[in-house]
Parts: sequence; C-alpha cells; structure tokens
Amino acid sequence: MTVVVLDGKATAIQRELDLGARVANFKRVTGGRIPILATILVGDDPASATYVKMKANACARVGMDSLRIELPASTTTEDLLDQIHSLNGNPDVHGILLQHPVPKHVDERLCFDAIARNKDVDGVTCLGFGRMTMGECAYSSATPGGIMQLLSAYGIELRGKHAVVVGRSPILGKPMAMMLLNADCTVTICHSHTANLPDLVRQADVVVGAVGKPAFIKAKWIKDGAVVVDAGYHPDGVGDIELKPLASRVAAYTPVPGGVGPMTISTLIANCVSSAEATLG
Ligand SMILES: Nc1nc2c(c(=O)[nH]1)N[C@@H](CN(C=O)c1ccc(C(=O)N[C@@H](CCC(=O)O)C(=O)O)cc1)CN2
Repeated sequence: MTVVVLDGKATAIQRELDLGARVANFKRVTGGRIPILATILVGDDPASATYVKMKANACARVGMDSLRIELPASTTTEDLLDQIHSLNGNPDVHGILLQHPVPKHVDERLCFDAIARNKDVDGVTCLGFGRMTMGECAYSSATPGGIMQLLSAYGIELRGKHAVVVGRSPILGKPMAMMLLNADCTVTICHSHTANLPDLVRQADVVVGAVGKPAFIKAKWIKDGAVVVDAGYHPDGVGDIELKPLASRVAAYTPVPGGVGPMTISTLIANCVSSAEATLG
C-alpha cells in the first residue's frame, strides 16, 4: 500500500511563496503599507514564547510586520482587555493573536471574545466559530483551518467519510469537527472520557488526534487505510497518536513534527494577509 506523508512543512513553505507575493502586492497598492499581526503573550511559559516567536518569524518571511506585546504573569483580565481594545482601535494592526494558554486567573474566553471580528485572524472568538459553523464568512481557527488546507493540498477526499475527532477544545477539537461536517463528513466527537473510545476510533476513515495527551490514541485502535491527522505537540516529537506502528498501513498521516504545526502558523499568517487585503475595499 502506498502511504502518503502529509508534509505540512513543505506545504507551508509553498504557501508562504504565495503569501509573500500577496504582501508585496498589498505594499504596492497602498504605497508602502505593511500588514501587521499583533501578538500578545501573557506570562513566561517557554513553549508559548517559542510559538509566538515562530509566528513573528513567519511574518518576517512573507514580508509582514509583527507587533509583539509581552505582558507579565500578574496581568489581570482588565489589563488584557485594555490591550485588546487598544489593538482593535489601531488601524495599522490587521490581526490579533492572543497566545493560549493565558495564566489561570485571567478570563481567557472574555479576552478572546473581545477581539474585533475583522481582526480575529486566529479564529478564536465565539462569533467566528458560530459564523464558520453556519457556513458564513469567518477567519478559520488556525490549527483546524491548517489541517483542512493540508488535506486539500494532498487531494484527500472527505465527502461521505466518517471522521472521528478525539478532543473538544474551543480552538481545536470543536472547530475541527464543524469544518469536517461542513466538508460533508459524518463526524463523531470523542474525548478522554468517552467510554468506548477504541471502538469509535476503529470506525474512522479519518482520525484527528486533538486531545492534548502524548500518544493517547493507540495504533491498534486505527484501521488499515485510514487518514491519520495528529494535532498533538509534545516534547521529543511525540503527538497525540502512537504514530510509528501505523506508518506502513494507513493511507496517509501527518508526521510530528512537520505536519500540523507549520500549517497552524501559515493559516494564521494567511488569515492576517486576507484581513489586510479586506481593508482595501
Ligand atoms: N492562540 C493560539 N494559541 C495556541 C495555538 C493556536 O493555534 N492559537 N496552538 C497551540 C500552539 N501553537 C501555536 O500557537 C503551535 C504549536 C506547534 C507548532 C509547530 O509548528 N511545531 C513544530 C515543532 C516545534 C518546533 O519546531 O520547535 C512542528 O509541529 O513541526 C506551531 C504552533 C497552542 N496555543
């Protein structure tokens, strides 16, 4: 059986070429303005700091600017809301990224939902989720949007397939399930407390690991010929799915690293470029 490696790194590099051309065109038609992504990092979680840096680097690669806001762990919900409101009102800023997770004492949902609809390029607001679910125009949530782009880039047929999403987080599992539903999949949403998880995963034509627990989904649960998407990112190149034993008997799979992660970042950047272009009228 031919096994397709869904190479997110290569696909994201390819996509960045197109984004670079769009940014250059934006500069040309605006007489030199540059799309700007504002990133907000609250606290000192080293992994979050790395992801924000990776996003700023991606902005630079396509010719965009980033406005990096770093706030101490003691930041209150009110302080963070003030920052977001100020960025909402800043005409030079085209997109706002609030890195998740924020410290526990901060009301993350309230802060996500304070991001203006036209700057929600990370697709984290309830409004954006609702609009996307209803098939209305909205910026896609970065990781699920990146996964859909990757599946499309490799011509993976989704219509009529049974997709099992393991995970139900607001920025990953829930929007992923809705995007697959909108792509005509039959979708089952599971999580770490689902009683008959192995039986449900065994039925999947498409499995998405989005549970946030290292190697939680076992290779033996997954049927031959399935499409396997691992959205987990844990130290030492471990995802949410036990991938190694699967690599020779599935139809396609995303490697970790180099699969979903780079597509998350390129989707955020693509949404920010689209937001800048939308200001051109
Ligand atoms: N506001 C958000 N917060 C978080 C999101 C998000 O989409 N929006 N996702 C995750 C973390 N994340 C981005 O923020 C992220 C994680 C991993 C990668 C990635 O590319 N990983 C590489 C490997 C790491 C490396 O090279 O150092 C890979 O998979 O190849 C990108 C983004 C939580 N928070």
